[in-house]
Amino acid sequence: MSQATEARDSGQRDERNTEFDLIVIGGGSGGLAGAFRAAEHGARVALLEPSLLGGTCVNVGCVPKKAMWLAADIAGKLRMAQSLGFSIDADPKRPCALDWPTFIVHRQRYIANIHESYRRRLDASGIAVLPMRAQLLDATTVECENGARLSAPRILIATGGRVVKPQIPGAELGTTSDDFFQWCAAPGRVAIVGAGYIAVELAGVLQALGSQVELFVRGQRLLEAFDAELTAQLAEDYRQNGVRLHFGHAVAALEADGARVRLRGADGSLSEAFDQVLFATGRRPNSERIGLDRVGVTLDGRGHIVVDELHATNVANIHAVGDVTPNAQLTPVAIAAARRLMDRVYGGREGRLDQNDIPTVVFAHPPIGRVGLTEDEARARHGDNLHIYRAGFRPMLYALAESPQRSLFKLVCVGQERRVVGIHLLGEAADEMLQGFAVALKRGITLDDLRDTVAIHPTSAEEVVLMR
Ligand SMILES: Cc1cc2nc3c(=O)[nH]c(=O)nc-3n(C[C@H](O)[C@H](O)[C@H](O)COP(=O)(O)OP(=O)(O)OC[C@H]3O[C@@H](n4cnc5c(N)ncnc54)[C@H](O)[C@@H]3O)c2cc1C
Ligand SMILES: NC(=O)c1ccc[n+]([C@@H]2O[C@H](COP(=O)([O-])OP(=O)(O)OC[C@H]3O[C@@H](n4cnc5c(N)ncnc54)[C@H](O)[C@@H]3O)[C@@H](O)[C@H]2O)c1
Repeated sequence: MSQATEARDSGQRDERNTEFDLIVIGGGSGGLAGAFRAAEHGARVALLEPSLLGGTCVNVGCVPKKAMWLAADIAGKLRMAQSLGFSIDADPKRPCALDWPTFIVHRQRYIANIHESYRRRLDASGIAVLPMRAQLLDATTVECENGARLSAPRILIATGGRVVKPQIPGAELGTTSDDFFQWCAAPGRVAIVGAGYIAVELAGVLQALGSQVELFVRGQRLLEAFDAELTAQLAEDYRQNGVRLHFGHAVAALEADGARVRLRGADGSLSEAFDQVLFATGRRPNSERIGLDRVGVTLDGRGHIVVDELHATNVANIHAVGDVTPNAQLTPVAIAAARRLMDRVYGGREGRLDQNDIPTVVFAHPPIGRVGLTEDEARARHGDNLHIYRAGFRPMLYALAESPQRSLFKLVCVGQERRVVGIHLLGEAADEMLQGFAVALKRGITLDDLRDTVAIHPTSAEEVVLMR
């Protein structure tokens, strides 16, 4: 019986041992997934995490964000319910207002349960958890913050990334998504800088929960990585929901105005005053101060650890997964990469993560999702040999409530056989719909396969199989 099996069977963590089969640096989505999978295969694992288990996703990312999105969704549905004749007991001056502190207690209790469940699983797996930062001394030795040294023939780096503010004068007056998760009330007026996932998600949430939101976008559109037709419709939805959009607006500085903040544009313009300015301008990999230079691990120009398709770095037996690499910054990508890596290394299984056709959803209001190629990407790859199908419609609940919000679905098909190479969904329930269609796209379906599938009526999803 291996020591890992013994430790696992006795249900004890084995922190006194300093020799392991695998050292995992970082206890977020990728690190935890890698540690658990390696332990399942019988490896002796040490995991170093100086902060909260679960990393970005659980603590300042997907999970608290989705909780806030659900709150915003409920607020929107309550408003619709009122317009449909439901009477809702609420302060008539602030109908459907959310008491944030109450909601946050629920949100944080949910997160505490996740921590607890990780803790139990780590104990049961016999994984040694060290609550501290680590850095590499050489390719097989890690030094912990307290000076202790651990060694293992294999190391997984999963240190993720962190939010950064633009380097402009007054940037310290602005906040980030990390700060957003500390807020206990919706600010009156909020300016959000950026047009990516976080900007669009938090703009939708805050507007629905009572803030007046203005989005300052450097370029000319939202969500550059998503289909342009759908993002134009999403911009229209945001305008209808009351969000003010400023395209082509580069922010050059922030300036204090009493307790409020104004944005100075690159063209010299000065905005109105906001209670909060939130930067959602991207994240940077945590690749500094972990000894990578000492060991000779190669980084790319943006500081990401360069890995091959098997998640190996240029240094033998040092691997990296998740946001610290240049791969898509998504939790399921970090998890899938870590699991496949450990299955290969300790389970003797072949397999690598296919980075193509990764489905992704932005939890906007309404949500928008993509899998496969956008129309522009497909045109660049396949020329004019494309067939585009669209369905624009008002979902039943919105039509009943006479809400203007519409859905727009789009299929991108290639060649005579009309192979489906892109599925793009914007609208109510798009987030829950996309996963199943992503399986179909990955299996190489054609338009006829969709049309041969009997619809489920009345749903929004049926529009995907009824497209003409
Ligand atoms: C606001 C927001 C919303 C998001 N929403 C979604 C979503 O809805 N869906 C989705 O798929 N993705 C979402 N993401 C992205 C997702 O959170 C990340 O892709 C994912 O968390 C990456 O996992 P990771 O393991 O690479 O890094 P992380 O989860 O960031 O974990 C890295 C861990 O390493 C630790 N660490 C750093 N340095 C050291 C060191 N020297 N020693 C030891 N430990 C160290 C950190 O403390 C951290 O816990 C969101 C991100 C943000 C910011
Ligand atoms: N639903 C999800 O799956 C989800 C949600 C949130 C975040 N994430 C992940 O986290 C990553 C980080 O999210 P993000 O929104 O911070 O990054 P992002 O890369 O999606 O968007 C960054 C935005 O900031 C803009 N920008 C950059 N520098 C700027 C500047 N100086 N001034 C003005 N605008 C500037 C960019 O043009 C872009 O619109 C995402 O790429 C995504 O992979 C995923």
